[in-house]
Amino acid sequence: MARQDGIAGRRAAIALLDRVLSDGEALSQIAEVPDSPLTALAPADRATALRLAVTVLRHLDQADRALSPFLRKTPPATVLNALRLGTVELGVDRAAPHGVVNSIVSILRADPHLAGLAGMANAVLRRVSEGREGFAALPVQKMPQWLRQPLVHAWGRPAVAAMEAVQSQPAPLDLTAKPGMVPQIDGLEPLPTGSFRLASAGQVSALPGYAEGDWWVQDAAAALAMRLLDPQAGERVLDLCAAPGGKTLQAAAMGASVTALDISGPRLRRLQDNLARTGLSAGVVTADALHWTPPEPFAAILLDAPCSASGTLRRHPDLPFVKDGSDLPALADLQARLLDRALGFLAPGGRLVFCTCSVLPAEGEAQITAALARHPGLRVERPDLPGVDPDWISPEGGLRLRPDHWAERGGMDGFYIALLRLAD
Ligand SMILES: C[S@@+](CC[C@H](N)C(=O)[O-])C[C@H]1O[C@@H](n2cnc3c(N)ncnc32)[C@H](O)[C@@H]1O
Repeated sequence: MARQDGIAGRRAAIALLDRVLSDGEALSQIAEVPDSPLTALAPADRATALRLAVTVLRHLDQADRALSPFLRKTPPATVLNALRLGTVELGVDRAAPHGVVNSIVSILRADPHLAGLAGMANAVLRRVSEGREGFAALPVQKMPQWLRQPLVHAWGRPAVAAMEAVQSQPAPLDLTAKPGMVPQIDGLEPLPTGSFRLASAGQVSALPGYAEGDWWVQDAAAALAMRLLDPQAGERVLDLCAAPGGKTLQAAAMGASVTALDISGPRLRRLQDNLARTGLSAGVVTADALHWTPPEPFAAILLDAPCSASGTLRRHPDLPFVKDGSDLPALADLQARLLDRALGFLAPGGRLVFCTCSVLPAEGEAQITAALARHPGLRVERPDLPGVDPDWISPEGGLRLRPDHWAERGGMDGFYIALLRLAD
């Protein structure tokens, strides 16, 4: 489809917001279905639509606060989402008011069901535009109660507020490079833990070294899991729940002989693509880890268990709107069963890293405490990694990483990582 002065991207962004906020669909799901609002968009419009939708979701609460003085009653969902988009473009992106207001009004006018409200939208957005200097002073969006409450209980209100402040900003782009390689990218910051950070990304595939497979995208927190397992050259390593493969690539680049297992065929195809791009190799197994048995035990296993992904809200601000926490008990149960199963694949004296991209203790600290009680002889080894603040180590010996760690340089994903050792 040809570009039409920002209309196509904005129209698709409004449709994405409708699907997330009214239908409860995650953006990652919508992007993959054939009837997606992104289908048939030019790549630049697609990127614009996603960026705008994500920005609105990060600031939805502020947008509603800014709009409410000018709305006598709540308009239909699509019109409200169009107004939210306009408001966030005016208040956060600081976009030119004329272009924003005209685009939103044109989009509404072009829809026979909504055209009658285009005049109202015009008037409201002009009022919002006049007061846009006040947008930055509105309170930062809070996490939903089902998530906020256990976090306040675990880390306290100031820490949760600090996490929310980081989550209100776009996440930086973190890279993991092959050992000994320093990507030659302008503005790249080497991080104390060995990852590299770019404050803002642009088109990742256009960055130097991408095509050559010198590095891959992986949050600095996520990169610590395989560093903690510390695979040795030639060592057999099992990467359980491996796709799309950030940690498999790390182990393979360190020279390990990796078996990457995941239940999802489509996600493993992405892992295969990542191996191909980086010129690395691994054995790939499509299987349910709960029903698979290795041909022989492993001395080193990494288990990146499925979880709430509540540590990744700054990258996936749609999650609070499509989840309600009702799947947490089932996830915690699956994590415990996967951990027990994985421990059964270990050779005596072997080591296992358990990790989740969650900020909830139920998916981290509590899992390890319970596993230690279930498995006499199992112990936790305290992490000793470059760049890791000793304050990040929790009482049971795991690494608790939170979005507000490194807040001054853009934060990190929430993660929990523990290194377990089986008795000889
Ligand atoms: C957090 S993601 C893994 C991310 C990956 N380790 C990486 O670094 O790119 C969790 C993965 O667990 C997989 N999974 C869920 N249940 C599984 C099971 N029973 N057996 C194997 N894999 C499973 C999912 O398909 C998903 O790819």
